[in-house]
Amino acid sequence: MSPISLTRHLIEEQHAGHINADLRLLIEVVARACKSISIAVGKGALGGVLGEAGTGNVQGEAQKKLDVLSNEILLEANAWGGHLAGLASEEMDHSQAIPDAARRGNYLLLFDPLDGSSNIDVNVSVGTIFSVLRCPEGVTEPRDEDFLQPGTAQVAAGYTVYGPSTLLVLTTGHGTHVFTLDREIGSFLLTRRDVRIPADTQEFAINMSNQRHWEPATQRYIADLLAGKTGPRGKDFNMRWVASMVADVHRILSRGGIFMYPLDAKCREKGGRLRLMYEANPMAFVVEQAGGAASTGRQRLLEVQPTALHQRVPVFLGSRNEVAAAVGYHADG
Ligand SMILES: O=P(O)(O)OC[C@H]1O[C@](O)(COP(=O)(O)O)[C@@H](O)[C@@H]1O
Ligand SMILES: [Mg+2]
Ligand SMILES: [Mg+2]
Repeated sequence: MSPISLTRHLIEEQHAGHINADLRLLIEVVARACKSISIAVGKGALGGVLGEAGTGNVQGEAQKKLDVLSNEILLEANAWGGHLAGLASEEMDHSQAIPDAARRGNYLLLFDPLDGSSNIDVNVSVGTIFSVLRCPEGVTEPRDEDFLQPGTAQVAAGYTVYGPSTLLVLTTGHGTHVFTLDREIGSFLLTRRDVRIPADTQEFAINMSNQRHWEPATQRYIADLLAGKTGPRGKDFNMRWVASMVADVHRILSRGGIFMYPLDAKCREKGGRLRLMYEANPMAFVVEQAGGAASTGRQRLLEVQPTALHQRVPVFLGSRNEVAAAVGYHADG
């Protein structure tokens, strides 16, 4: 049997009543833009795309050339698609309404055009993260506040990984599915349907260099993991940290694990390290749809009511029993 393309999968989702034609076409546009980003990333030094852009984004972070280029590719592809009312990006201070009012659709798109920027220049996997919301009823020209919907309101979300192969991971609220880019024919093909994350794990992902800055609850939890077989958890744990959320989450989707970016003294004032609207929420949706869990340590991530477009949150996600264990340490402290 020939492999199922993303296009065919989306048509099946439409026939099943999971998505409408507009959302199907919107996802196709995002996937097409990601193919272009994948090509740009793949050229590396030969494409002249490595290194600093010499600019900064609203979060005060230095932008890489590929951050800027990926943002432009996604903007350009989506501005004229006809399915969106507006879009917002990690790399833009404010959201943008689609310029031509006649071409505005009913959805809002948020994205992290290139996640894991610090890894670009060392040839380690990076990716794109995206989240789709409905434009609130009656809003014709969406502004930042129209994007401030909790993660439970997402109608689709996903990410790509530009690694040894280019993958697209997608959910529309009916399971999480993985597509691999066939570079020769230029199509994403379904390679794993309905991924399930194992409920238990012996692998965790955290930036250990922040240890001294963590809250006491995080210190206790990680100390218990490190204590291994003879400690309170009664088993040995392995550790991995790619420092590209897309790659770390994809490993967890593939073989289980817990990914954490908790509050620490360095990011406490900002509310956390990772961004709620275009990093944490889409990943939480993907992970929940694969049977995993996602929390801030105190609350289900998808239920956080956003108050700002670039809001940050603490993140604990992955194998559901391990996330529950981590939350157990944080819930009352
Ligand atoms: O550099 P640190 O502290 O390890 O943080 C790594 C985290 O930062 C991020 O790179 C942030 O994403 P951006 O590259 O999109 O800013 C995540 O992908 C990753 O999990
Ligand atoms: Mg990111
Ligand atoms: Mg980014």
